[in-house]
Amino acid sequence: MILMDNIIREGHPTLRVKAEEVKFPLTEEDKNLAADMLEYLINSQDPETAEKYGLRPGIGLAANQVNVSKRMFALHLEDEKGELLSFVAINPKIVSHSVEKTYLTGGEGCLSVDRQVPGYVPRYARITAKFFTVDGKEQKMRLKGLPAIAFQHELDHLNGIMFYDHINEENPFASIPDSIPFG
Ligand SMILES: O=CN(O)C[C@@H](CC1CCCC1)C(=O)N1NCCC[C@H]1C(=O)Nc1ccccn1
Ligand code: NI
Repeated sequence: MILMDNIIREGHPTLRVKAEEVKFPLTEEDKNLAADMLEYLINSQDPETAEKYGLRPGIGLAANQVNVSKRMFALHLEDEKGELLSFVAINPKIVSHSVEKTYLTGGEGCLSVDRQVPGYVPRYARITAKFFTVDGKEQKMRLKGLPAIAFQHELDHLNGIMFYDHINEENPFASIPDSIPFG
């Protein structure tokens, strides 16, 4: 199982490397990694398990956060309708997006960042995402709200981008043009 010790922290070079496309069919190793990443999120959201293993709760996890520079990430969260979204995205892409932006009013955090970095992180409010599942099926998904924000946070990781790269340096809480706040 993935523990906090397996999650690399800012300063580790792998967080700034653009991850490589995953080849199909996935190796057993890649399949196990995908399952382990999703399992981390589920474990981290269970208070007992999180407490027992000292896990920081997460709704998303990218492979490069466990020092594997491959284009895959896991998401495990509920959307605003309370629908569970739980999957591993392989070779994910944003194929289109809204002009409107959104941002978490409380700012963002990251399991690879052991400090608070205040400020609004502009994200596209709505995206159309494409990715492959572990068994090679192509998925196309329209996302908005927290799922859209999380998808973009994870895709950034695969491109070596950290959430604070998007925060306005002069004024971290500057209003974001054409945006709808979330949360
Ligand atoms: O790359 C992946 N990571 O770094 C884990 C991050 C990913 C999320 C950050 C913003 C969007 C995706 C993560 O899940 N967190 N970051 C650290 C604090 C806890 C947790 C979190 O934000 N939880 C949350 C947020 C909103 C609603 C409910 N829960
Ligand atoms: Ni992160």
